[in-house]
Amino acid sequence: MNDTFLQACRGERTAYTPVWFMRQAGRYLPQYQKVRGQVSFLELCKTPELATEVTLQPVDLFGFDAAILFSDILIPMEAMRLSLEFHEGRGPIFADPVRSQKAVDDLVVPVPEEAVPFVLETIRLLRRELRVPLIGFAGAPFTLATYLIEGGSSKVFLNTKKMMFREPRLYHNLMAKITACTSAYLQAQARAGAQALQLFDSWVGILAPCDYEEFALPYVRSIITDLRATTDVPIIYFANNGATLTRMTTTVGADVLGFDWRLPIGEAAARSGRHAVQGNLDPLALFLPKERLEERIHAMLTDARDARGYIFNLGHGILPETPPEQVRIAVEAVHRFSGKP
Ligand SMILES: Cc1c2[nH]c(c1CCC(=O)O)Cc1[nH]c(c(CCC(=O)O)c1C)Cc1[nH]c(c(CCC(=O)O)c1C)Cc1[nH]c(c(C)c1CCC(=O)O)C2
Repeated sequence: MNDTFLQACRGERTAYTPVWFMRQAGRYLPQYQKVRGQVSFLELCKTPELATEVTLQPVDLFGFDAAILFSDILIPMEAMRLSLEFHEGRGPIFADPVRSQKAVDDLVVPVPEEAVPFVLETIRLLRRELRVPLIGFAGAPFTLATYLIEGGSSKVFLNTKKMMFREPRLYHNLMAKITACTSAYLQAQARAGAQALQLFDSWVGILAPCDYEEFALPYVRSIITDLRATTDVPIIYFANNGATLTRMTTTVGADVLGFDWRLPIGEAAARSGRHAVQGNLDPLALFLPKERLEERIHAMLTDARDARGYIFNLGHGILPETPPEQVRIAVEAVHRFSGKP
């Protein structure tokens, strides 16, 4: 068992720098496309044998130091009795956006073992196969709320901010329900065998710091507090585009803070104090010529040398257009430059 990744999460010294990539399983891999050609994305998420297969693909191909469960942050939202569809090229769609108290009242806080048994079964199958740690995950409440309120992806988040500012009680009622669901969901993943848990807060970067503090942060903290009472697996909090929020993200109670590429990793580490840090290569930097990509990775490893613990990652999910060969070059460079035997 290679647990370098878990050591880094805990801020322990590691023999070399562990690396995994957000969205490491996915469309940039022909092997994924082949499986995905047979089933829809949601069917793939709900079939443990297939979800296991695509989770393992990037680990086997590139030697990543951690695996991340193949699923989606919106799976537990569908389990709250919302209709969810994924449309080619348009991403996720909730046909009935949640914008009224009636709609919030209709949301069910599911029991994970009953509502999403396939996720827990995938975790159990993966633990039998893997020689590196398995990361479970969930969306953080604000990010999930944007999908429910907007009915899908968004650019300006008009409906979300309108609800926050004009109907704060409705907004907070919705957030409380999403938080209860997410808390139970992550605890169930840990019970099933997930060895670390990442909260993806993909859209908090659109919030003013004062609004983050009032409308997002308390719910993240509450989930982490619940987790601390029931499990000791390391917790990673990724606040995408969150450089302006670090004064607050350092208080949510996570072990590891994930960073996008807008802040140099050394500065991120300095701001993160006792936390380990994870990140933060621009996913598009994977398009650099080999030599320049290697230089960039070398510079990041040097910049992060004073971090309490460092996990190399991208600053956001890998793009479907990425050549797999470039991923191989990057992982190999992280390992070689950081002294993997
Ligand atoms: C916001 C968000 C979502 N999903 C997720 C986030 C948070 C991280 C982030 O900010 O990127 C998280 C996620 N989604 C997926 C994973 C799997 C694990 C991994 O390899 O990282 C994880 C951790 C698979 C996926 N989730 C999705 C795919 C593509 C589905 C396909 O095969 O067509 C995959 C592999 C679909 C998805 N899911 C979501 C969107 C907006 C889309 C469509 C956009 C797109 O098509 O790339 C919501």
